[in-house]
Amino acid sequence: DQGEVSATPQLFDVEYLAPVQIGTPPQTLNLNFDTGSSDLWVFSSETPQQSRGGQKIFEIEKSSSAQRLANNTWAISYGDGSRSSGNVYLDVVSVGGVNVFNQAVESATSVSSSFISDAASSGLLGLAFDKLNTVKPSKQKTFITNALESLELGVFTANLKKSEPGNYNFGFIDETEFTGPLNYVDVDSSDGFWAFQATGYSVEGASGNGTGSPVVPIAHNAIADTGTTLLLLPAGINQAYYRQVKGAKEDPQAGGWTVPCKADLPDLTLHIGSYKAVIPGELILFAPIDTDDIKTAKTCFGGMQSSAGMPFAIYGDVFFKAQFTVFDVENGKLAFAPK
Ligand SMILES: O=C(CN1CCCCC1)Nc1ccc2c(c1)OCO2
Repeated sequence: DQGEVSATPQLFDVEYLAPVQIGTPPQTLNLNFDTGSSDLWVFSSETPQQSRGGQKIFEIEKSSSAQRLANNTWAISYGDGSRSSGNVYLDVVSVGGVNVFNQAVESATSVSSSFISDAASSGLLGLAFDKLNTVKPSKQKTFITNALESLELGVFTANLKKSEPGNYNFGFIDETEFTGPLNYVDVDSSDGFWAFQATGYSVEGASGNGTGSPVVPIAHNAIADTGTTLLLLPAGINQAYYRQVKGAKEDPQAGGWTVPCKADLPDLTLHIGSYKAVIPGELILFAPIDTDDIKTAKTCFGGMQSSAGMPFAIYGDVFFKAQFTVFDVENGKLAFAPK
């Protein structure tokens, strides 16, 4: 079995949503596929009206195959402080035609403000390791764990794009989505994340004139997290990079590094083992912060920010816009390639 779903960016690429069919007859909800967590949760008929902000909900009572997982609840909190919680059902879930029966579908009875105000997202589909699932007393499996035995290849891939739909594939690797060989790296899933070791970075001159800085070996532990918008890296990498951008500054008022919106940003090369992952400078130009009109905005938020204070660096959507990524569940590996 194999499947493909579109991954549609929301405003300023803050998140990517993909369609998921739940229940009988199928109800399609757009969910945030998150390789940084392991709960599949949805806004539902159990979500209080006051906690809804226009999201499409999963109408449990309209699914003839929904079964309550009695005496089980869930509660999750994310790195940005957002959180949700509720009850648990088992139902059929399909992604791009890949069907899982008896998938734990976690129904939200409580959601925090950032979820309420995100009208487009009906919830999350977690793609990290089962160890992170929050259902108690019986921890549940993720969609990918449950789908694994039916997949042609025990993998899923991420191919996100700047300001246009990309896709997630399940069960196959589409060679047309990347160039050159795949570069496999070891994964340490002991904490439940897609964690790997990055060995350093270098900053190419904006004009790509090969005046790249020597590789600076700031090795760091990192996770591959499609649920996080930006690239969160050690402070030293941020300083070395933004120091090359005229007008860049670390502005606590703005919440981090900002750059002039018309800056010509240098490429950032992240060294992962012997692999050089190039992040084009234009992907490090993120949302305008002084107006909503990027054409007139003067100051933009940087697409790379500091991971200071966090247990690891976070390779978020900015990274996946530059690099085709294979999440090899079968072998517990990641693979990267330019596209
Ligand atoms: O919280 C997330 C991602 N999260 C995914 C589910 C929806 C809400 C956002 N990322 C994140 C991870 C670490 C952080 C952070 C944010 O802010 C500070 O540290």
